[in-house]
Amino acid sequence: MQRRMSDLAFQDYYPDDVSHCYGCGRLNEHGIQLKSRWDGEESVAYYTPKPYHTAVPGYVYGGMLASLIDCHGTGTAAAAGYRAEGRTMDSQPPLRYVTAALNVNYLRPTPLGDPLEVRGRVKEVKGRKVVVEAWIIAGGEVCVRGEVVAVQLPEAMRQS
Ligand SMILES: CCCCCCCC/C=C\CCCCCCCC(=O)SCCNC(=O)CCNC(=O)[C@H](O)C(C)(C)COP(=O)(O)OP(=O)(O)OC[C@H]1O[C@@H](n2cnc3c(N)ncnc32)[C@H](O)[C@@H]1OP(=O)(O)O
Repeated sequence: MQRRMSDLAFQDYYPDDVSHCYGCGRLNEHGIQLKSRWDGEESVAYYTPKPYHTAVPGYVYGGMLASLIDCHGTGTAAAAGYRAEGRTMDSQPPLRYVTAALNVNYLRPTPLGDPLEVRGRVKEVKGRKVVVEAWIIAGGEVCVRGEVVAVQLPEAMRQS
């Protein structure tokens, strides 16, 4: 069955040659393959860490949580960049964002085994920069809060 465009996640619009990111690349078979979408004014993604994403038994490794904040943040930044220009993510010219800064605060241990809800909200879109706040919810509690500064690659560094 053919998928409707509206079913696509932000990361599904990344072209093949930039779809190998460990966090969000749909072509990285060892990666998270995070899928972020708008949910009203917020964005949302879901991921259930594997048993080996362990910090101490029963709790999720902080680096994995940082990856979720990172890739949900950069995906949301890309979507926000297109939205600010009033166009769809498959339109030209492409906007390619990378992480310039990543801040992560671990508020309480994140239980391993529960599906995690990763949410984001755009704080600022200014020139080539987008600032996204993001947080992770497990079992109804916010366990992690973070912020991503995503910057659009200068033209000279773009691959596609
Ligand atoms: C790794 C290479 C990628 C190759 C190309 C791939 C295409 C990707 C496309 C789609 C695929 C999706 C992939 C998602 C990626 C997932 C997340 C990652 O793991 S990314 C890897 C980790 N990140 C890096 O390796 C960035 C390394 N850093 C840089 O390349 C540069 O520093 C860069 C492009 C981020 C900024 O360099 P400037 O020379 O363009 O920066 P200036 O023009 O000075 O700043 C522009 C604005 O950004 C702010 N800014 C820059 N750096 C900042 C920082 N560290 N903190 C806060 N703000 C910062 C500045 O203050 C300025 O803002 P004001 O206009 O003044 O408001």
